[in-house]
Amino acid sequence: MAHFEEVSKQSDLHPKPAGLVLQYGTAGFRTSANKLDHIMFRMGLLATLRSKKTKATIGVMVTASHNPEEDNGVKLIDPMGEMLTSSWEDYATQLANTEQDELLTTLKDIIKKEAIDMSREANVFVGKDTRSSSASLSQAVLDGVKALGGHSNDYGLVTTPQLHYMVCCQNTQGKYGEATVEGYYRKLSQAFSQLAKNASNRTDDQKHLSVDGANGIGAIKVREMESHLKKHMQLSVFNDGSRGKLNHQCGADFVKVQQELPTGIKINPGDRCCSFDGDADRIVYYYTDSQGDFHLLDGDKIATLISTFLKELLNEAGLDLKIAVVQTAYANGSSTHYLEKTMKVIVKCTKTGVKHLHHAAQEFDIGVYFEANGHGTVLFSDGAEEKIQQLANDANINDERKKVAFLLQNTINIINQTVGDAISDMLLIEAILAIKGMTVQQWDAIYSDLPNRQLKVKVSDRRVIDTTDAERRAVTPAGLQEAIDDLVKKYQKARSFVRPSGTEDVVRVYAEADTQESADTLAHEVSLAVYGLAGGVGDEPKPLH
Ligand SMILES: CC(=O)N[C@H]1[C@@H](OP(=O)(O)O)O[C@H](CO)[C@@H](O)[C@@H]1O
Ligand SMILES: [Mg+2]
Repeated sequence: MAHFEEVSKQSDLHPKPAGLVLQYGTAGFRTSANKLDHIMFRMGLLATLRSKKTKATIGVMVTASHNPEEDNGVKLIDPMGEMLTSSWEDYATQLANTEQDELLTTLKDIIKKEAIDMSREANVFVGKDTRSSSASLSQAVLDGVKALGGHSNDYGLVTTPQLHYMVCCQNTQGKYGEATVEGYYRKLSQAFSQLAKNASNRTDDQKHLSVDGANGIGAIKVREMESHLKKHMQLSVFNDGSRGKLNHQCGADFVKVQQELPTGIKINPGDRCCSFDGDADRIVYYYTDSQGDFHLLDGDKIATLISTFLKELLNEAGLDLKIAVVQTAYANGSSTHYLEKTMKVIVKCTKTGVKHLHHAAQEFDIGVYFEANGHGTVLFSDGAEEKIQQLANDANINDERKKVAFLLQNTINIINQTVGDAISDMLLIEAILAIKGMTVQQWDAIYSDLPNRQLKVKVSDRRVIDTTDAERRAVTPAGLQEAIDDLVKKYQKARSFVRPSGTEDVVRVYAEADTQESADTLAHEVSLAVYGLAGGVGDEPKPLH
């Protein structure tokens, strides 16, 4: 077929460096930008096949999220705006690693295995972040789509969640919204304005929020959105990309891991601030107190705020819907304790990686899922949305319940249910704080985090560590879990676990305990155990103090 000749011809313009092996991991492909041209072309091919197979529009986002500017990456988006199904991740890896002269064979294998009707139309939405390499890499994706005869729509600079949103809108024939960036702003800002009406007389100070845009796409997009929010919100955007480097000493990942303010932000004690990551699918909040101490409100605090709000609304509405919070092993022990014991909501723990949380959240009427690092959203089942809709349309209910139904409807509309979304999460959090008349300090005081520490250990092959129980226990290498158990016993309220990272060539160590010093010491001791038992390379881990 003519398309295969074209693929062959075009792929020579996007050659694979011989021997290079990459894997479609937790967040797609991610590595130095200069190794990715062939990957992008081939993901254009794969997205076209996936589109033919699903008879729907597929998304391809060029970004490396919170990684340094020099890196890049690519993630595929499935028809309902969710991440690429795991069975196709293997195809992505196969296509990425097949040598130049075998490309057509691999492609034809996939077509055969999936029984893809090549005469079908294909449609692919493409987006990119602000990295300097993203322009040529997204062109390579477009070249791949074109080579296989697919149609594409290049959305240019968008946040990752905006592209997920637009894919979902397109495939639901506009039921989820209009598949444009403007449509996204309109839907979210209308819902925000409606919710903000329920907040009593807020001062300009209360409406003010400082945003660290990580010098990335989120800064551009939040500025674009500002005019839609009119008088309801007052934003100061820092790290907007006009000077600093992407993710360098700023952004959600930096703030979460370092537990300190990003550079480039000017704030007063008590000011409410938030940081996005490099593709604006994560958000964390924070403030400093009058002593200058830094206070972080991470994904766990966000999940608690949102689930408290929703639970109260459900109670007031008299709706019997099952609400659950989904976390990972990185969730602070205090948050889990508070959610289970005080709020009495179901808490589920999954493996790291948003797709795991997303799937677990789909099993409830309302599933609130957040990774501690601030990536998360809320999912409403079709049944839950219908019940809320019915209540809102019920002519026989009193004004109070009607108002609550209306609040729930607008809460659904403000949320990007396809994926974690910094902008959408920010608007929801701002609306909740406004409606509840809550300051950031009051939100922070719902429960106190246990002091914690995250470290990385370099080993020669991180796959020697195998885990179980949602990554909370190590099965191999022999003796490691026993060593961790013995160390944990020495401290109060302590917990620690280790797992191989899915995005970096390191083993991650997490520890929490009653004091920062204990958490730091425990993390260091566990790092030494990993280094000793799992083939550590380079210098032995040094104590933090
Ligand atoms: C501890 C941590 O924050 N891990 C992150 C990180 O995964 P690792 O497998 O730990 O490298 O990147 C993932 C993708 O962005 C994100 O989902 C996850 O939460
Ligand atoms: Mg991200």
